[in-house]
Amino acid sequence: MLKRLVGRTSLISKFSFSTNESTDISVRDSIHRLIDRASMYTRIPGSFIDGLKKCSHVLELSIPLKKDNGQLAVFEAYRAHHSIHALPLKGGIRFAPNMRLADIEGVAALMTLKMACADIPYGGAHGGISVDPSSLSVLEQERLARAYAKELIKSGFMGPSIDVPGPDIGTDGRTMAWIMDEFLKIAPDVTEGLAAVTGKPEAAGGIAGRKEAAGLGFYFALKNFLEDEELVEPLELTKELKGKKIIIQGFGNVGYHVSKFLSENGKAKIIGVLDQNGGVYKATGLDITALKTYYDENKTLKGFTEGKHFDNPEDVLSKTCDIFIPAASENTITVNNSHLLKCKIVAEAANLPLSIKAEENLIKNGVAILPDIIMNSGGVISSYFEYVKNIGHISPEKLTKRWELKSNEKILQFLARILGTEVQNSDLQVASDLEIVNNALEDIIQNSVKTAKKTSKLYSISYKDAAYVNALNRIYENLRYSSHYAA
Ligand SMILES: NC(=O)C1=CN([C@@H]2O[C@H](COP(=O)(O)OP(=O)(O)OC[C@H]3O[C@@H](n4cnc5c(N)ncnc54)[C@H](OP(=O)(O)O)[C@@H]3O)[C@@H](O)[C@H]2O)C=CC1
Ligand SMILES: O=C(O)CCC(=O)C(=O)O
Repeated sequence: MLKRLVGRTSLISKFSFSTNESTDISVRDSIHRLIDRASMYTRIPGSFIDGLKKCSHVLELSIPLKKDNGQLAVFEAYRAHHSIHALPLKGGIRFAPNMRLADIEGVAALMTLKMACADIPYGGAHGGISVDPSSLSVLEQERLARAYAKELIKSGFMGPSIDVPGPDIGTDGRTMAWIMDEFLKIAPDVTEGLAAVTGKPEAAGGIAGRKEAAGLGFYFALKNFLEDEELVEPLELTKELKGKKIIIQGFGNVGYHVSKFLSENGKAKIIGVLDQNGGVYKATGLDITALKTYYDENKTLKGFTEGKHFDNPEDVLSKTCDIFIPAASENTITVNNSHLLKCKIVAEAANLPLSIKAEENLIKNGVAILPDIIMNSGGVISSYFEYVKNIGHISPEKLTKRWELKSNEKILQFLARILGTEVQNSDLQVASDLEIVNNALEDIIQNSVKTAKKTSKLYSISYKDAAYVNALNRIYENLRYSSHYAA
């Protein structure tokens, strides 16, 4: 059921901001502040910057759902298309209570910036259903996801060349598979139908590594940032991840995979993990695999005996660590709790987890901030690879495997002839889909960090402002030649 469809063409922003932080900060307001701050280091015309603060289209829906007990429930749902400078649009679908349009529009804008920063040629979108998924049965969740997808498709808000959603808070590969199936039912003649959604399980056309990509990308980004002497020396930190004491807020898809890669690959110590109802702490480092098994079974951190549990999350939030990683949701760190953090770096795994005032306070206290639009970009980068795979109907490995094997065999035979040795078939290896995807992910992230460091040094600005400057410049370069925005 369509409630409201807003087409916005005006490039004039009526936006202004106050200096005091309200208790009701919207993500849209925060992103406007961040765009304004960064735009001072660009030559982009003000009218263009104002235009970038607007979403091009916003869809508001009321979706009726017949519950398993036969009763009717109605849910508010949304999809915001931020910038159509590059199509398709891309961004998460969320199932979370109390969704607000101002936040959704803000995250859609953030997605535009995130993809520009990673040089992914898409515009940003975001949306979802205002619902606590744990209050629904699996069948109810499926019916709701399908009904939402149907409305998006009917309204021209979804499709491989329009808007390609992916997973976010409260949704996962299964949700994405339902949504794709709904698309294929409604539009069976669209050849690229599999590319209507990303984040699907591999069996439903997804790509290897998507589920863990935000975590792996975060690990690559953190490793690369820590190599910067100008970051670590003033903080009296070493460059290695090994042994770094880390506290993580949120233990969902992103929080878990960040913890896993930092502890397994980086040998960092995850000393604290918190959710909404408390936290666990162990000074020598938590066993993340054991914690994940416990959390999946019990849906709570409480009762995990290999660490001390605190009923108040702030008791863990306020422990001393090297790096604090918010990986839960927007605005989880505000002026109300930022003073509790005792860390040297805040590395943002969630989207916009810091309110503007909280960020300012932390910076004043000498804390370095590593920006979400780089740190968590691994998820959407991997979605981009999945999209490309689906459009081409072939995985990267399948196309080149035989050719690579043969050329490697020839090189080995040549070397063996020179060295007078035998070629063993076991010496021959070619890259798997997972290796291709993960290496490409590392390359893109490495480049985002490198360019952020360069811009940060050039203007003596924070990494966050630098990442925004790079993103804004890329969007401007792209958009200035478009007929909509020619300046
Ligand atoms: N999924 C993806 O591919 C990507 C997600 N992101 C962003 O990362 C963040 C996390 O997303 P994701 O992991 O997918 O979401 P999930 O729904 O998988 O997990 C969110 C987790 O955060 C917990 N949580 C919620 N609020 C708080 C709080 N105030 N304090 C502590 N913990 C809390 C939740 O606990 P509970 O279940 O008890 O509420 C849950 O464990 C979001 O900002 C999202 O937009 C960014 C890039 C990619
Ligand atoms: O893969 C996608 O399209 C969504 C990723 C996402 O939710 C995010 O980057 O915040």
